[in-house]
Amino acid sequence: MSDVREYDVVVLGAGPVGENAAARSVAGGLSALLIESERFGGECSYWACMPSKALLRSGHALAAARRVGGSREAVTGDLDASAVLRRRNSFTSEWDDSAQVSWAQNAGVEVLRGHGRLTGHRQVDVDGAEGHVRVSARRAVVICTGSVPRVPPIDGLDGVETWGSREGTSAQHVPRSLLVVGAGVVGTELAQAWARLGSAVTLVGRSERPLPSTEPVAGDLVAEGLRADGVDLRLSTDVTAVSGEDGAVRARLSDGTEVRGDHLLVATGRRPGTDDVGLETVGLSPGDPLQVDEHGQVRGVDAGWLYAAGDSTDQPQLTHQGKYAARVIGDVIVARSAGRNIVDSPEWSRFTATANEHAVPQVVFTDPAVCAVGRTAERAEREGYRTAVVDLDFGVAGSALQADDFRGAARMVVDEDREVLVGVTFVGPDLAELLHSATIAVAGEVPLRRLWHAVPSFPTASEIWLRLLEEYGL
Ligand SMILES: Cc1cc2nc3c(=O)[nH]c(=O)nc-3n(C[C@H](O)[C@H](O)[C@H](O)COP(=O)(O)OP(=O)(O)OC[C@H]3O[C@@H](n4cnc5c(N)ncnc54)[C@H](O)[C@@H]3O)c2cc1C
Ligand SMILES: NC(=O)c1ccc[n+]([C@@H]2O[C@H](COP(=O)([O-])OP(=O)(O)OC[C@H]3O[C@@H](n4cnc5c(N)ncnc54)[C@H](O)[C@@H]3O)[C@@H](O)[C@H]2O)c1
Repeated sequence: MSDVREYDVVVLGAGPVGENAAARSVAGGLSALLIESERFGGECSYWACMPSKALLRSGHALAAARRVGGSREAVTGDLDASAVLRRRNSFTSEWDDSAQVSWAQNAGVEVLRGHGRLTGHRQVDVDGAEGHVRVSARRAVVICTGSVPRVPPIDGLDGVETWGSREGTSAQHVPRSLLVVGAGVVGTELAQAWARLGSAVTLVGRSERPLPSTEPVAGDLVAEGLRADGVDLRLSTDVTAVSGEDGAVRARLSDGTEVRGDHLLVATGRRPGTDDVGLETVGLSPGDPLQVDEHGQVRGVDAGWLYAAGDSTDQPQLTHQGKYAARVIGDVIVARSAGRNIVDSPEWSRFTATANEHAVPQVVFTDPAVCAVGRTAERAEREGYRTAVVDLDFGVAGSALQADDFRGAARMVVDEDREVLVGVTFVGPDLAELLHSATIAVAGEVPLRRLWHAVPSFPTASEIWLRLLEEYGL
């Protein structure tokens, strides 16, 4: 058909993950089309990572100054909320994606605005700015359509206006009070951000402590940090019903109490954005996460042409891990186009996303920050590793200099059979940049006896490495 546009690679969704899949394919000499239905840059740039971190950063900087004698005395005021919101707005480029479009074009990627749907093997239809466009992929289609908030089945939720993470990251005023449901990553980060900006925040979590998928000490210290900021933390309880009341929202909890807020922020997880991308035309079920193999190929379709990465898949919902998987996919498509067989590529080859299994790092940007990579002790044990767990309070010369009364914790999980690390967690203020040392140790499977020779500089927070290894017995 003459009006079908042909490219080597067609990518659906121009979030951080889709951008990487397209750019990596082009860098390998292929042509690529990147299709986006909303904003180039995706959720991360406008309603997730960037604005949430911008909302948190000023409060953390102020808290850091207050933790150090000498600078503490110089801090006489509170956060300037409107300046924080203005700074946040600049980090989202005022929700204008033109710079992101230019970036893609400068990288040699063709762009198309519209909603894309698979219509069969290597075929995509796009409805958008240019009307109805039919596209065909010579080599591969890559689905990077991200995720959407999960709406919990709470009585009355349909009848009240709610905030999701979009409203929670882009609001242009500080709500007088905010009720947050869900004490996972979004819930804890945004509860603290808005509390530090002056809102009276109530956070409801069904688990015993916030951040239930992290090491228990992390949840305990974050709970302490949130309470110190005035957050009313309601744990081990569920919201059973909500109703509107004078422009605010009232919620009934399963422990029999009631809470209210001017706004209700629902932060109970995200599900893959695969409802309307034509999965049924290739024999897959709409709405399900795309199951991918280690090369990023979608399972359940003929091998070799359909790939997926990022939040739309069964892989970690993190920008950096999605981008990593997308780079692997780009390399796989390029190699296959050149006739290379990548199927037998071993773990840790450039054609396998092995880190998504063994070495996923994440910083939860609360104060204290939770910085973790790899497996928790509980997961390592569940998966059959013979483990040794080393726990320490975070007290070293470097951290004492960083903040008076520095409070934090460290845990390392050792695979005793190989004497390598399979998980590390650091909890404490301003520790985010320390995490990459642990990520290198876990991804590199560095033997502990060799790690011993990586001597931390004195006096830095990195000295915790020495203490952990000593405690292990080295
Ligand atoms: C509040 C919040 C804070 C977060 N903070 C962090 C953080 O600090 N660090 C971190 O690593 N992760 C963070 N995350 C997670 C991170 O945002 C996601 O993991 C990341 O955005 C996933 O990237 P993606 O490209 O897969 O999806 P997205 O960023 O969601 O992009 C998908 C894109 O696809 C488009 N699209 C969807 N369907 C179609 C279609 N049919 N046709 C064309 N286009 C389509 C969408 O419009 C969207 O632009 C946060 C998430 C939230 C909600
Ligand atoms: N800094 C970061 O890396 C960062 C920041 C924000 C989000 N993210 C990612 O985005 C994704 C989505 O984050 P999220 O916080 O929405 O999901 P999440 O899965 O981290 O947390 C959701 C929480 O809501 C709870 N929950 C579910 N239903 C509930 C209900 N009915 N009532 C009360 N609680 C309920 C769950 O127990 C869970 O603790 C995550 O994968 C997260 O890793 C990452």
